[in-house]
Amino acid sequence: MASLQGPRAPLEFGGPLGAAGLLLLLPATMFHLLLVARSGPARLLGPPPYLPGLEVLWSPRALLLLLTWLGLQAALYLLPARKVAEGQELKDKSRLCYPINGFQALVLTALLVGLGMSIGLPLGALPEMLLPLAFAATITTFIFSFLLYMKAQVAPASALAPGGNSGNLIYDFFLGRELNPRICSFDFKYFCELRPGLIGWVFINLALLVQEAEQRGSPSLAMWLVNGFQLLYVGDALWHEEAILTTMDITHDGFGFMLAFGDLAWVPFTYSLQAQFLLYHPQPLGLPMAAVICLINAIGYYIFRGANSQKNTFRKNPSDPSVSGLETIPTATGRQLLVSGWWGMVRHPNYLGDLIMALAWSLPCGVSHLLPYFYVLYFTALLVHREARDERQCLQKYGRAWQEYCRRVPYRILPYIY
Ligand SMILES: NC(=O)C1=CN([C@@H]2O[C@H](COP(=O)(O)OP(=O)(O)OC[C@H]3O[C@@H](n4cnc5c(N)ncnc54)[C@H](OP(=O)(O)O)[C@@H]3O)[C@@H](O)[C@H]2O)C=CC1
Ligand SMILES: CC(C)=CCC[C@@H](C)[C@H]1CC=C2C3=C(CC[C@@]21C)[C@@]1(C)CC[C@H](O)C(C)(C)[C@@H]1CC3
Repeated sequence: MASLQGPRAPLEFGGPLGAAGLLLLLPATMFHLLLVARSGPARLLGPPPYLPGLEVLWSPRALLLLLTWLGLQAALYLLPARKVAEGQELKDKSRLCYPINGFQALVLTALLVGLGMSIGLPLGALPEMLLPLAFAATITTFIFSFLLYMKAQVAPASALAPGGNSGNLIYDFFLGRELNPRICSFDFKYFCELRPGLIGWVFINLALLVQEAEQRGSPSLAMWLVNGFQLLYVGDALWHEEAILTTMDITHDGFGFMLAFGDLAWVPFTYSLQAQFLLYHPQPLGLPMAAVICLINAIGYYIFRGANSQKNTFRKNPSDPSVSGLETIPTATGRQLLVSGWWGMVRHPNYLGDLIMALAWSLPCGVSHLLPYFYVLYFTALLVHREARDERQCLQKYGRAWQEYCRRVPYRILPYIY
């Protein structure tokens, strides 16, 4: 029986009760946001405008569209890659290989969608299908997570994640049991993390822009900004695809409902909330304000990219001229911790940049509603919690060296505040 490996990992996310709550709360929140975004008052806090029946949610056409999309992205994933990267060392000392062709998948999808539109594909009809699509994605991820759970039953103990194997069915189903579930070389977690959801997000945004143009003659400046900023974010993630291999999602977390739902439903349907809001609640935006918002996004991106690239370069090759002059703390593992440059300002400068960008994505929606700021609020909570999880793991990994780093760099995300 491959359920428990070594000492039990401490329970996260409030244990089985927290996991059960999140299993219900996450889909409920997503549907609440989808319903409220298209309602007149667009009130984040308060009941949804109506409770949709099955006849509104269930659509075989939406399910077919979703499965076609997943199939298309899987086919693009299997195309020859410009590079094959090795992941981090696993418990059994082996390393898995990952195709680096995510950006190519984005470009090919754009070409296919462009071709489709030129022969009459009604992209502008997509916004009307968001509710049934989100419903189909939710059902699919529940089934998919169940299959992942079953697959972990027959996986060797060395293939299981450090968490997610408590023996409690709900907790393990939520967190995910197997670290890197694969069929042959097809890696489900890596595929889902960067492809269908992230690429789906930008095409949902584009469909909202097209629909706005059809309704009002041309897309609004606010809609252009939201589309542009989020396309930059997704394009950047896919361009730097290899960097995902060192994130805790890939190296530490199992693949279960949390990530499957997060990747395939939560990201495309809630991260596109600002564009959804703008379609139903057009907001005037002048050029001077637009320029200020672009500047905020650029500052956020500069910090986010600078910090992530500095750490990735350092981890790949500490003698690279761009990082070799930085001050470091040695650790007992042989790895070093950066203590100057971006990582000497706060312990998670990349989170700070990401949060500044999150704010820039909401500002084009004006300040009349709280709804478009949901992403900023949720993302702050997610990153504060993620930061605490990462610190726990780093303390375990680096011990005294990590304590020294915390002493030298006392702030976590926001200098002098947090
Ligand atoms: N849009 C979204 O929904 C989300 C976006 N993100 C973004 O994803 C990106 C990656 O985030 P995440 O994986 O959480 O974490 P990080 O990229 O911050 O990675 C944390 C790891 O970096 C290493 N590290 C920490 N401090 C130092 C240091 N001083 N010097 C060298 N290495 C250090 C440690 O790993 P080791 O020592 O083993 O290398 C640590 O475990 C971030 O930009 C984040 O904002 C994250 C979650 C959701
Ligand atoms: C609330 C909920 C459903 C939680 C699940 C969390 C997931 C939505 C996020 C966990 C880590 C993520 C990352 C990205 C997207 C969101 C999830 C899946 C990411 C792919 C976004 C683009 C970035 O550039 C990134 C590649 C650094 C990032 C990696 C982590």
